[in-house]
Amino acid sequence: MEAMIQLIHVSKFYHRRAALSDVTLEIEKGEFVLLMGPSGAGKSTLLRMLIGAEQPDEGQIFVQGRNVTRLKETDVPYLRRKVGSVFQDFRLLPKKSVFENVALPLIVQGASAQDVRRKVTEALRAVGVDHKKDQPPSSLSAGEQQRVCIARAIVNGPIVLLADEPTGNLDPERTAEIIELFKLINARGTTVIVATHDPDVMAQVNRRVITLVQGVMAPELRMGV
Ligand SMILES: Nc1ncnc2c1ncn2[C@@H]1O[C@H](COP(=O)(O)OP(=O)(O)OP(=O)(O)O)[C@@H](O)[C@H]1O
Repeated sequence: MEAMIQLIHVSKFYHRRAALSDVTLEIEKGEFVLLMGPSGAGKSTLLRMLIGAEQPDEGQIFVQGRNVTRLKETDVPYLRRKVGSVFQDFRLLPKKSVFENVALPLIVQGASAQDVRRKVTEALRAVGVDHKKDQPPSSLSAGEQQRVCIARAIVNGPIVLLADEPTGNLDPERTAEIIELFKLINARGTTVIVATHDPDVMAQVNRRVITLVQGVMAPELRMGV
């Protein structure tokens, strides 16, 4: 099996307090992993390291075999193309249309207008909101806005998709739909890591669970795949 993500003895301190303490883990290509644990356990810190938004104080991080532990600022865009991310609070630009929001990562990279049109249309179709492409995000429901965020995260064809409490603002029905969407994206080959406190998400995903408690990894629970 090929390791997609490797953390080797990773620690991160804020004001001398460990947010992550000596975490060693490996996630294989194509896995769907849940990152669980109470508030403050270090889940977001771990995910932020995987997109180069934070750097560990100790240890090493590899994504698809490449050492990303201390990336230069100029190398961060490379990592962001490989690792898409979705957050609880959407982070959509209110003055841009749905289409423009999803197009942004491609435009930043200098993609051609034709490529932008094709890839954005494909991503919006994959998440089922292409019929809302000309509307502002505020006119969409919370579940639809999260779909737009997922489209933005997959528009570059990432090898890994990270989601930090992606269903925190959604009701149980919408939560189930978003989890189904992650499963579909995973079935197409993308490695998916979802941080959540929600036991309903755990029941629905029924895959490998990595639990953090106060920055320390608990012994792993493997559920039926
Ligand atoms: N930028 C920061 N500055 C100082 N302390 C921080 C910072 N980011 C995180 N922490 C601390 O690190 C610890 C882990 O936080 P983190 O956000 O990773 O936890 P979490 O498991 O994602 O929690 P939640 O589920 O509430 O989002 C917490 O004690 C938090 O207060």
